[in-house]
Amino acid sequence: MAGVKATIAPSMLSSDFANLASEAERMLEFGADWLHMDIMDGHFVPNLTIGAPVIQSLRKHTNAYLDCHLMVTNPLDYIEPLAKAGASGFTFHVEVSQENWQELVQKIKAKGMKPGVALRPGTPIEQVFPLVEAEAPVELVLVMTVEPGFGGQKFMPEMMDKVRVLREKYPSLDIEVDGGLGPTTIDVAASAGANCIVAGSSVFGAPSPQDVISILRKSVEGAQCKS
Ligand SMILES: O=C(CO)[C@H](O)[C@H](O)COP(=O)(O)O
Ligand SMILES: [Fe+2]
Repeated sequence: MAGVKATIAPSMLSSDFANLASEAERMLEFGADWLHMDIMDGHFVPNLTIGAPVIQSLRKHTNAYLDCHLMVTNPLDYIEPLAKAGASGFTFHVEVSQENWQELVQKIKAKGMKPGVALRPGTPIEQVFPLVEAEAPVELVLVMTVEPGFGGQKFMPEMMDKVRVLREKYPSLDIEVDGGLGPTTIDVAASAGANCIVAGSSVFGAPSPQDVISILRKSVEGAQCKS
């Protein structure tokens, strides 16, 4: 697995949204690489969170990589506003992009953002293969390890089969895991081959978030040394 960087991305869904800028600053001081921003439309998932205006507000306070996870039915509508707002990564769901993923990837790249694709726990991993193997490919695959919509859910270890398959096929791909990651679940994800780790409640709910970030990073780096 040499060549893929361990990337720790606290999910700001678990932060105090009323103090988003200071929460972001705190996470970066604690060693976070990216800030994971969960954008939900109340339609693709039964929850409503933030959109481009909040990304734009946060961008005024930080240069950090903003890793946007689009849990929305119409991701195309979000490309222009999010690019203008200062998003860094744009990860859409494969379940809503069967017809237009090529257009999505091309537009995301044209706007200078990193294109990624996410999949729900019930979606077979084979559905993302064409997107990774395309002439203009996605550069990250986000494997959901809970049902999208809410933080604080239980990690689904059976999703690690998807991560193993991806890592075997694509040694240099960024493979992100999202949902229920923390000190007790990281080792299984890291040894399966995940290198981008999203963690919300385990980081924000810890007495020492920096210790959790450091445990996550060490696990990923340790797994890479063994592979
Ligand atoms: O995409 C998400 C939910 O749909 C979140 O990123 C995810 O759940 C992170 O929160 P936690 O680490 O608490 O599970
Ligand atoms: Fe997410």
